[in-house]
Amino acid sequence: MSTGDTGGEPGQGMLPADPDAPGQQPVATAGSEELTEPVRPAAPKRQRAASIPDGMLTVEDHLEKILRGIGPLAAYDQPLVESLGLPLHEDFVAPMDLPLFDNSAMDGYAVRAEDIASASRQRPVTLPVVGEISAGSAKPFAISAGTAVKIMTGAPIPRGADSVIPYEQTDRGNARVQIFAPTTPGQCIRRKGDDVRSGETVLTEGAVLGPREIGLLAALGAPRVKSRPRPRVVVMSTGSELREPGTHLDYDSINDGNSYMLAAAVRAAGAICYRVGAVDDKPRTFQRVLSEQLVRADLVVTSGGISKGDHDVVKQTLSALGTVEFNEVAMQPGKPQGFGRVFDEQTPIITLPGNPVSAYVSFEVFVLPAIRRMMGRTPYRRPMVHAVLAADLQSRPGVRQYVRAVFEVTHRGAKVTPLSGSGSHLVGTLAKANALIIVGEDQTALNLGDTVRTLVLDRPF
Ligand SMILES: Nc1nc2c(c(=O)[nH]1)N[C@H]1C(S)=C(S)[C@@H](COP(=O)(O)OP(=O)(O)OC[C@H]3O[C@@H](n4cnc5c(N)ncnc54)[C@H](O)[C@@H]3O)O[C@H]1N2
Ligand code: MOO
Repeated sequence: MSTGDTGGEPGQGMLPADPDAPGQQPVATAGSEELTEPVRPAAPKRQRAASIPDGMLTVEDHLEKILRGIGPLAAYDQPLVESLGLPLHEDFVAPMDLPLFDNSAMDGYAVRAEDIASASRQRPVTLPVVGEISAGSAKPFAISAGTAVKIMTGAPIPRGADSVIPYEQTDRGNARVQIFAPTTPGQCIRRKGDDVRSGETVLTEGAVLGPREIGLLAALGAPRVKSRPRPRVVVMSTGSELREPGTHLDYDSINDGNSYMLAAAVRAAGAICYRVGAVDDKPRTFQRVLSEQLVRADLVVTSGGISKGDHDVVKQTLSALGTVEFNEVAMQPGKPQGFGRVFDEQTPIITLPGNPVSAYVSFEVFVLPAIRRMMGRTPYRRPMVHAVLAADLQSRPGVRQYVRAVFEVTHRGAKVTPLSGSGSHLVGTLAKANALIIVGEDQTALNLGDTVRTLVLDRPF
């Protein structure tokens, strides 16, 4: 069984998230430069799976709305280490050779190979040592025929020398050195430009900067590099029942797990998170806290308060603005969703359901792609992996199920085992899962042994 990535979730071919899609159009973020990211023009209305309940959006509909509404952030020069995990915004052309100059690969003596051609243990060649060159304290140096210069690893090769003989093949003499072996021109010399040539494109636009790339950029003298910044994501949870973990709980209150879970998920996605403690269900409080947070937000993510309850503060408050739309999405968990822009800043906001598993799955499906798009990272969506199902599964028709599961690779290939319990409150089960099995809208059962589509969580992509 293959563990091969098979692209994003079902229907991805129709999504704007496809970076290779033809006909891509610029997308602008409010207040930022015009951006030329790979988003398709509005796709012609596609056929809905027959089973999607009327009035509901498909997962693709909602994701597309979000991705069209949130553009990439403007790129600017970032300090090198800050750019870890960010994609390079433009090709990087080496401004210098690496190595920058011919230098020694060993501690030893720079010599002319022809002067020691006859050297052996029995009949060493003795040369006068006319100086010493160490890395970082070398003066321009030249040697004449029949002489040697002490040289340390990394130090520039003196003019006239064509090879380095390591200490181990000498008596390590100071004024004079006995050399026990011959060498050939070029031995133990690291040549200028034999690693990187000045003018060479060493990293191309879109390359994600990891430790090795950052090391190379520093070696090439770049203290900063142009990339899109990490999005600043404000995470707010709402609910008068919520308490800060570690504080007193009344008989009807619970710990605010979601803001921590979402904050961690934001960070794991490579963004900066500002976690706001839980806000109660009063519209005025919610509106005030939200507006105070916008100064540091490229994106706001809320949890809770968007369903049909009497105190669904997020929905009540933001519906009134008219710029945030609330919908039901044909998925489980994660049915209630909202997206739009808020206040004068027109800051994008994604409102997630409060049930913890629903909030988590919704983050995976909608917020993670949005964050990646803001950072300029592709693909936006987590690639799926095929795995063999280890137990039967039932599912409701008309909704896409995301089933918590354990994914493992055994000697027989990739296997995924669904965890029991589908309640959206089951955080214990959620923490046991490392994968989500996707059961399509038209599927009502999957059987043991079937090959199923799986999102393997936490894997870098
Ligand atoms: N009459 C209906 N009721 C509900 C429907 C529906 O269609 N009709 N949908 C259900 C579904 S599905 C979901 S999901 C939830 C979503 O509700 P909200 O987004 O309004 O979330 P809340 O009501 O605020 O909270 C739901 C649940 O989650 C707990 N919660 C909320 N925030 C946190 C947090 N930060 N940390 C931990 N737990 C949290 C909260 O206490 C509730 O138990 O609505 C269903 N209802
Ligand atoms: O659809 Mo809700 O998101 O199950 O719990």
